[in-house]
Amino acid sequence: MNKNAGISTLKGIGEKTEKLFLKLGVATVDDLLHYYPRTYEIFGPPVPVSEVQEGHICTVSGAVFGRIQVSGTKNMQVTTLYLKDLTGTLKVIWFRMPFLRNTLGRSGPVILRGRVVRKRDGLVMEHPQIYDPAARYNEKLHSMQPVYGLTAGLTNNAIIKAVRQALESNSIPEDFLPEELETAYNFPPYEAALYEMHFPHSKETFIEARRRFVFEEFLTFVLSLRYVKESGERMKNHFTMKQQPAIDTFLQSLPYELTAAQMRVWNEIQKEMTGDYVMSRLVQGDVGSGKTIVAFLGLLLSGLNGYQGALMAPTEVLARQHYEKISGMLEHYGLPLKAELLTGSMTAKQKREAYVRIESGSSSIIIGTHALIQEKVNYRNLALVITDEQHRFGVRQREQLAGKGLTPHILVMSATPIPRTLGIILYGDLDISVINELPMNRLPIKNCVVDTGYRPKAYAFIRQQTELGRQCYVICPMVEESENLDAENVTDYSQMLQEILGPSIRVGYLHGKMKEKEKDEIMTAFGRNEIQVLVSTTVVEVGIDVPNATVIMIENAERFGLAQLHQLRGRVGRGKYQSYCIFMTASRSKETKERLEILNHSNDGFYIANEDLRLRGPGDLFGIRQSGVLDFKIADVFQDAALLQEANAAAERLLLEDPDLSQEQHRKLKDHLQKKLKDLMLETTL
Ligand SMILES: Nc1ncnc2c1ncn2[C@@H]1O[C@H](COP(=O)(O)OP(=O)(O)OP(=O)(O)O)[C@@H](O)[C@H]1O
Repeated sequence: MNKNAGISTLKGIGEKTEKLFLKLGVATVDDLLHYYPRTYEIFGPPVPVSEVQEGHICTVSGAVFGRIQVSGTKNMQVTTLYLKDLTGTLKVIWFRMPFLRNTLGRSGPVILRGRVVRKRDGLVMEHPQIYDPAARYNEKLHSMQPVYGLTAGLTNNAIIKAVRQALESNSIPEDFLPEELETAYNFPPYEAALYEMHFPHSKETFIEARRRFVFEEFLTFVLSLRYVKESGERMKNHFTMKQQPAIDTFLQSLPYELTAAQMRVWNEIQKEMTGDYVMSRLVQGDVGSGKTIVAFLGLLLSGLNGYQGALMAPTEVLARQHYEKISGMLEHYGLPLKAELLTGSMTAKQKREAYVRIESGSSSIIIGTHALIQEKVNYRNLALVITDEQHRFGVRQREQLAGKGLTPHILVMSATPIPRTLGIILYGDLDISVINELPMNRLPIKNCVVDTGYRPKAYAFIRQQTELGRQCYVICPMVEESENLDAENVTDYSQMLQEILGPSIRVGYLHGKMKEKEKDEIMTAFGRNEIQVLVSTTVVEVGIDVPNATVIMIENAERFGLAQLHQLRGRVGRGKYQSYCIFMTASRSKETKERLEILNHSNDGFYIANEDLRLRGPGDLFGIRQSGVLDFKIADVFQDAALLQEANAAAERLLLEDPDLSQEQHRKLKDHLQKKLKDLMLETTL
């Protein structure tokens, strides 16, 4: 099979399904083979009926006891059976599946797998999957089943089928990893490793396979970085900029004083932008350390010198937030510059008008989402681009490949608390400035780790804070199965909370399935305190700044990575009020407690990231979501730190021996890298 064969070459994938796969970013068979599961459902062996636990998904095996009943209304028929094993009897129900009475009534022993809940009459297994114990190799009872990221209309089973077909085609495309590295690191062979990623035989074999692909991902990353760095050797600064007294006046009239760290970083930026070489700088600062004002000063400097500056935000909500703050400041302080907002939800006419103002140079600060800013805009004289760490490659591409204008200064903003040793590898192409201090007016956030029995108290506390005029966030966990369920979960939760808190407190909600415009409206209302309690999935994670919010309650805190929890917590404690973070967890495991205790005792992102690294063993391979730092597909810079260092060392050795990868044994690697670089640089995400 050709490496780049479209997935429609697989049996059973017609035009319609092909489009659905495209939505997931899967166009070719090779893409499909590397569309790794999001997680795995781990099937344990059947447990005795007497040992099933409330809230758990269990597998039980036994005989059908007595008659199978069908009751309920025509639209909601409930089928009930009792399953008996040597230890006891378990009630099992299915909804809207009356035909089971016939099929199961005739069968012998059955294996069922489903969630056990507590009902009035005791523990009940709800709507379980049914397995035939007679099947010799019961694939479904295989111990780790892949769970893929889905899109509406495409089921997990459909993806499993397609992947299986691709794997069994007997002509898997070749891999790019040089044999010398495969041997040196003792990685499993490519084809076997691919199989393990999708259908692991055991946790151990899976871990080995994953090691290979994490290494590959890091190796590609590190080598691309080298390339970018080399091709972007210190470029001359063609913009003539001077320091601007208006900026000093502005700083003096701000309601707060910049921290020493903000001042230091601003001076570094100012010096570089007015100096001899083009700036490529990363500003790293913990959540709430005040990066935005530093970015704004950069935009002021380019604007007041007669150039344009663009600020690219990862989401529309953030773009609008920045736009409103910046245009508010320009107006309030009488600064003679105009800001422009560019987002996908603007009408075609609004966008056209904005483009005209940008092209004519009448707007000098352009704020928007990445794709919009990158794709369609003709700048008059762009001198500064500010972006986030995920998109730092795309920026260079626009100016370099398209050859439009001169290479602008680049400022990359990051709140990821990467330990220094890793930072040097990951940001090798950038100079780093660190804002290592929080504004003076901050009181440390008070944390608590509690179990779900504490909920009523937490709600009472939320009520109390809103009565004091403050606002609160409640983070619902994501539902594993699909984004649709996430949405449902968030709306249900907010309804429930609205009922508990009563009509004097307005509860709003936010989730990934909402239209950008709706999200904007909710965030604007929350920003104005028209909504007091915001129930949300993790979409609030990056950059949202509502200093009046003082409580964040995180449900199922055990499901998140520490770095992500720290980001979430950073949504509060951004102003002068005492703030609180409530980590709610139903888990009683010792590891969970230990991990959450770290957050309980520290508000320092760098310390937390280091501890996260220390506590995560190689066994922690799934189940905890990291925040997708730097957008790796499966690698996790925290968890896989050791492999990142190894990949870095391997890259160094490789380049020493064969600097332009021209040797035959590196040909595939070079091809892969060239393709990857093109993707990285041409990438426009929205
Ligand atoms: N020196 C300062 N003194 C007091 N308040 C400040 C100072 N600098 C910034 N702030 C305020 O602190 C809040 C957080 O700042 P900002 O939004 O820039 O944080 P950030 O570093 O971007 O954090 P995150 O990574 O969470 O987005 C803002 O409301 C901002 O107005």
